[in-house]
Amino acid sequence: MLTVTALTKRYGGRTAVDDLTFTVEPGRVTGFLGPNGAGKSTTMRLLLGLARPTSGEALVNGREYARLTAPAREAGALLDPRAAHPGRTGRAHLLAKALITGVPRTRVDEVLDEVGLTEAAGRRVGGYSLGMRQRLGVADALLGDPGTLLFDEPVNGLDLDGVRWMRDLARRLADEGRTVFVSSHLMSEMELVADHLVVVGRGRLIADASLGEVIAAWSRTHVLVRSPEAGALGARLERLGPPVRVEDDGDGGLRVFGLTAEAVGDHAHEAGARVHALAREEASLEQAYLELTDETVEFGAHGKETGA
Ligand SMILES: Nc1ncnc2c1ncn2[C@@H]1O[C@H](COP(=O)(O)OP(=O)(O)OP(=O)(O)O)[C@@H](O)[C@H]1O
Repeated sequence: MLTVTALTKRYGGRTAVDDLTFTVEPGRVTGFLGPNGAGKSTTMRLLLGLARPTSGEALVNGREYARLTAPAREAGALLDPRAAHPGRTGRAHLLAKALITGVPRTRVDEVLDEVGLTEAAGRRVGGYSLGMRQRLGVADALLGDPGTLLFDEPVNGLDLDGVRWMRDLARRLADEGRTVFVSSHLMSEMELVADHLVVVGRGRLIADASLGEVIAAWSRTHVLVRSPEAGALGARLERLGPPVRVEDDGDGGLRVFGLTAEAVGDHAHEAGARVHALAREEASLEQAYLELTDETVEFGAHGKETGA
């Protein structure tokens, strides 16, 4: 279990994490979603005692990571796939970690097998592909058989098989009753793996809810209707109130949220509005997420353009 309370981290004048509060519960996969630079890695580093909070708390099982008596048995993490020394073999890396953390050597072969690296274990990490390094990072995280796992962007650079493997692993670990906290900047990825979502932008909390709740709240699926009497129709639909919502599409059409196409057609009929087009338009959750986090994106392709 992870508990983050009023957590803030500043680097000079830059606020990487801004008054974050949430908990990560056992028995489910919690996705930590936010655009690049939103503060996900920093939050994970604070939870693991790799950085100190400016204020607030980041606790593992109710205690600071550094104060845990057997930290490797309580929390394991995959933060940076390049963390293992390139000159060491995969097995040597894990044996050294086992020695330092007091984990029995027999665990090394178990976790190598679990991540599918048994055959490559005798090769130097420098010759590993990114996918193999990710697997080694996962083996490292699992070494102490911890109840809590933190994976920072675990599918970055993985091929399709690797992505699927990582999803299945996260699911299995959660089904075993562990706390699984997985970060990603991709809503599409989180949709496939997470039960619960903690969404951040510019270090601040945007949402902390089940995947279903986030989908319901963010859904941009709507009915598009075109009518020469759009004004009268729009006014009638707006009077219905929430959850019905009406937007002008800027092109003479109305986007109607919260009604079926049939219902919009019936309202048009009753309003005496001629209908020239009526269609249900599906919009992806990824699109909603990008729009929602648009103002909070620090870098990247989705920032608002300036100038002509
Ligand atoms: N050690 C540091 N010194 C200075 N600034 C930092 C440091 N670590 C992170 N930051 C800044 O804090 C902000 C949040 O970064 P962080 O890496 O936590 O975001 P993120 O959501 O994990 O994004 P990414 O996926 O790109 O790593 C960024 O503006 C980053 O530049």
